[in-house]
Parts: sequence; C-alpha cells; structure tokens
Amino acid sequence: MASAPPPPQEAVHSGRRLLSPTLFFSSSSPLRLRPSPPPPPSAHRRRSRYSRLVAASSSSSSSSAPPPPREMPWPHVLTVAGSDSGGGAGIQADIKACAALGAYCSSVVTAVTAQNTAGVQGIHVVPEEFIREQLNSVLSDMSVDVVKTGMLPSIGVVKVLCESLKKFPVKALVVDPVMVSTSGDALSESSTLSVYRDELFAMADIVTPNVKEASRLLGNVSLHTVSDMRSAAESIYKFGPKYVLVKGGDMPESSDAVDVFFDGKEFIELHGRRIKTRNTHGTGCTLASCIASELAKGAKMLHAVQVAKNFVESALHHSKDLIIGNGPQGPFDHLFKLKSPPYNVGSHQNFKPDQLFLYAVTDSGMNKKWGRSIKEAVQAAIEGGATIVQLREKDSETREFLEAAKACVEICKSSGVPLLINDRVDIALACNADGVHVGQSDMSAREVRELLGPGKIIGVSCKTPAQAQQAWNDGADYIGCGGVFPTTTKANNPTLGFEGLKTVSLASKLPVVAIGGINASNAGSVIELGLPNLMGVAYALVESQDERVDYAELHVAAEGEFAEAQRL
Ligand SMILES: Cc1ncc(COP(=O)(O)OP(=O)(O)O)c(N)n1
Ligand SMILES: Cc1ncsc1CCOP(=O)(O)O
Ligand SMILES: [Mg+2]
Repeated sequence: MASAPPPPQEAVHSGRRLLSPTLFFSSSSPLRLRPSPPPPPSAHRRRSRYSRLVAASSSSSSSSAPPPPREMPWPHVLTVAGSDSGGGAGIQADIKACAALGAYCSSVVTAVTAQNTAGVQGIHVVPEEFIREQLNSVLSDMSVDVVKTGMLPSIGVVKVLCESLKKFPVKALVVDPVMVSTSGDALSESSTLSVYRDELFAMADIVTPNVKEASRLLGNVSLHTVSDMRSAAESIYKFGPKYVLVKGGDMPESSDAVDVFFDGKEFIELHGRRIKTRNTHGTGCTLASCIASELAKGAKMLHAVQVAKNFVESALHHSKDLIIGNGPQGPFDHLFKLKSPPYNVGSHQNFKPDQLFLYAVTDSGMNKKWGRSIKEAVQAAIEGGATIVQLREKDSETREFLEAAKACVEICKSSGVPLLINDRVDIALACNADGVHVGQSDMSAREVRELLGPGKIIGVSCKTPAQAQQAWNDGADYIGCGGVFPTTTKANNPTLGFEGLKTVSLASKLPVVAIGGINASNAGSVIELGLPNLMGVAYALVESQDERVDYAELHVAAEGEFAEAQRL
C-alpha cells in the first residue's frame, strides 16, 4: 500500500501560521501563498493613523481611563533594489544607511547578485510577479514615507514599480539609476533606459546618476567637466523629476568631489573632500538612501542632499583603512558612529569590581592648598597604588575642568586605571572618560546609561538598601556607600558608621566601595569588616602634600587587611 501523502507544510506556533521555508523559494515561478489583502488607499491609511492619535489624546482628557499607548511614527524608507552578497552595496547598504540616519528601512528585493570586492559574478533576477507581491505586502500594510530605488533589472520591473507607486502613493521617490556597477558589470538591461526616462523619472522627486549613468541616460554623451555635468543635469531634468543630482565622485579630472544639484532653475555645486581609499563600494546606494532617510524625516531636498553627502564623506574617512576582501573595491562602515563615544562598546576595559579596591577621589580644595594641578594629583595617586580615579571638581569652570579631564584620561589610560567623572556626564562624554559617578540628587543611573552607552562604568552613591536596589535596577555598575566616618570634604553628609555600611552592603546586588573619612589609620578597620560586596575604600581627604605617600600608606593598610579578611 502506498504511504499516505505528507501533511501540508505548515506549522502552528503561538497561534500564528508558520509557512515551511521550503515554500518560499522557487527560481522561476514564485508561489502565491495567499491572496494579498485588499490595499486601502494610502491617503486613507495615513488619515486613520493620525486620527487614532488625535482620538487617543482627546479620549484621555474626557475620561479617567488610562490613555491607550501612543503611536510613535518612525520615518520609513522602502528600498526597491538588488541584494549584494558582499554586503557593501544594494539592499544591504541601503538598510545600514537608513539605520545610521535613524530611519526604518523595509526592502523589496529585485535581484540577488553574487558579488564581492572583485566584481559581480552572477545575477538572479526575482520574477516580476514576486516583486509586485513584495511591493503589495509592504505598501498595503506599512506607512512608507519614501521609496528609494536601486537595481531595477528589466523594463518589466520598472513598470511593476510604477504601477505600485500609483496604487500606493508615497511622500517622495528617490531614483538612483543604477545601471552598471563600479566594477563595470551591467545591472540593468539597456532596454530599461527608455522606461526609466519615460515613466519612472516623471514620478521621481530626485534622480541621482553618477557621471557614467548620466552619460548613458543621455545617449552616451561625453561628460568631462563640471560644466558638462550641469548640461547633463538640465537634460535629465527635462524627463520630469523635481530635482537632479549629477554626482562627480568618479570624474577623473576633479581633485575634490563635486556634485551638481539642479532644481529646474538654479545649479548648485556641492563640493566635498575626496577621500583616498579603495573602500568606495556602495557609495551611490548609500547617498540615495541617506537622501531618502532625510526626506522621510521631513527635510527639504537640498538639505537632505547635503546631509547625505556629509555622511558618505565621514563614513569613507572613518573606513579608509578597512580591509575587507581582496578585490579592488571594498565596502565601508556605515555604522562608524557606533565606534565613537558614547557607543564604543568594548573598546575600553570592561569594569572589574576589584578595580574599586583603592578608589582615589580628587579634591580641588586640596589641590589648591598644595599648589598642584589635578593632573599631578592623579599621577601621584596612581603611583601610590590607586586602582580607580574619580575627578570630583565642584568649583572648576567647565572648560578648565574639561582640559584637566582630558589630561587625566591620558594618564589613566597609560596606567590601565579607569577614570570616572563626578556628576558631569557632559565632561565624561567630551573627554571620553571611562564612566561617571552620580549621587541621589544627580541624573539617575538609567539616564546616564542612556547617554553613555553600555560600555561605560556608572557608580551611584547609596545610603539605604532601597537606593542600592534602585541603582541595580537602573543599570549601575557599583555603589559608593558612606560617609562611613565623619568627613570634612562633603558638607551635610550624614555619617552611616559601620552599621549603615553593613546594612547597605548586605542588601546590595552591586559591588560596594566605602567612602567618607577613610584614611590610612582606619582603612584596615573597614576592610576588616569582611562585608559581602565591599570591594574597596574611597579616599579623598589628603592631609599631606604628597599623595604618593598617602595612597601608598593606605594601600598597604587596606591590602593587609583585605588579605586578612579573605583569609578568615
Ligand atoms: C565613590 C563615591 N561615592 C559617593 C560619592 C558621593 O557622590 P554624591 O552623593 O553625588 O556627592 P558628590 O560627590 O557629588 O558631592 C562619590 N563622589 N564617590
Ligand atoms: C564624595 C563623598 N561622599 C561621601 S564623603 C565624600 C568625599 C570623600 O570623602 P573623604 O574626603 O572623607 O575621604
Ligand atoms: Mg553628585
């Protein structure tokens, strides 16, 4: 007997229908999985989205029921382009560019290319009907602000796109007429030229050809000078877009990168730095996606173009020495900003609780008294054995404080000692310090984390178990607890004593450093308490002129007791 046919390839998971992945791929005839939902007209979609917002706010004022969650509109770009397996151009570049500029990016894939830094090895065009299906799926459901086009491989694909755009109008259309890759490989049939010119350009807000593409669009005219670029922009404008940007990045004669922007009346030359790098693969896609992102955010066209140009220039600059692939044209890093403070996750040493062991806190009063600079005080503390430093400068002017902080960052970095800034998140950001220490009347650790990012150290002063719990909830790395003894360095600071320190340390989920009136003669007694989570002592009151001696003495006292406490 023949075995029963296999069940349909569907799975049910959490109440949602999951389609077997095998159903998704078909090289020639895409399966229609289910009919697309009838698309509501775009204007209606937009009205309903905003009317819900209005309804939400008016209902909240007239009833005592909690208001429904408010929608947060996100600038949305849909890219209609080809996939680049090498990740430098096409859809992949578009998504990264939009993300870098803060726009959401959905994608309709027109072709899958086998591509790397040497060139394009193969192209697999997605069937037109399936491109239509993707367009329907996105445009019928999501409020797309701007459509950006890249590789449109055939007349049929351009026509499908034009039909979809008529059915689902969007705020703006950015057309990057990608025809030939920089490696010289054709990405679009030459027959598409006419439909680009006659249909798509008329719907476009901006068309962004490079010099080679402009030449092709105009019947292979030769373009060598900026004046030729102006003429080309004027001719392309006649096909119907509202603006034209002819990009001169690949003009051999120009020493700087000049682009010509034309709005139908005026030519504007946009000059940029030409960055010497092999990593220029995907600059065209990126520029167009950045323009689209800015338009989606509501920018005017010239401003959007300027922002896009600046972004590409910065990205090329930051990526000029990257090595990805062995071919002549490499990709660049769209997300280079993630490597700068405050997002440089992992580029600094990660916080280790035992770094709290001997915690030096600067005191401007003391520095003035002994006629030394903050930098000298920090240097001396490190030489005396300090394992972490906090700049606590309550009466410095901002500029003066920042200069001192920058100098201290260098000293601390070369000694492998983390440098924290007391209270001033702005100073910490500006000097790229390792973190910040805040108190109960300062910005909360949660807010500081938002500003500094995940890679920085955040400490919070806590006098109660509830505050210690809150610091943990807020994502702090350690707590400071005190004053353990009476202090002269901080006015109106209640003394907690050993009992208070013990209560907080026992309750804390974070490592603790004790502070307040600690010196070489009493540090041992604090460590001796052997409290769980107590990792060290903080010390600012410098009675002698030489912090090296002070810290060294403290170090010996604390270390001896620490070893003793651990032994017990
Ligand atoms: C390690 C450490 N613990 C506590 C404090 C005190 O911080 P805060 O309560 O914000 O008071 P000020 O230092 O800002 O006067 C600290 N600085 N360091
Ligand atoms: C910031 C801070 N919080 C409690 S005491 C203090 C200052 C440092 O204390 P001391 O000078 O007593 O070591
Ligand atoms: Mg403070």
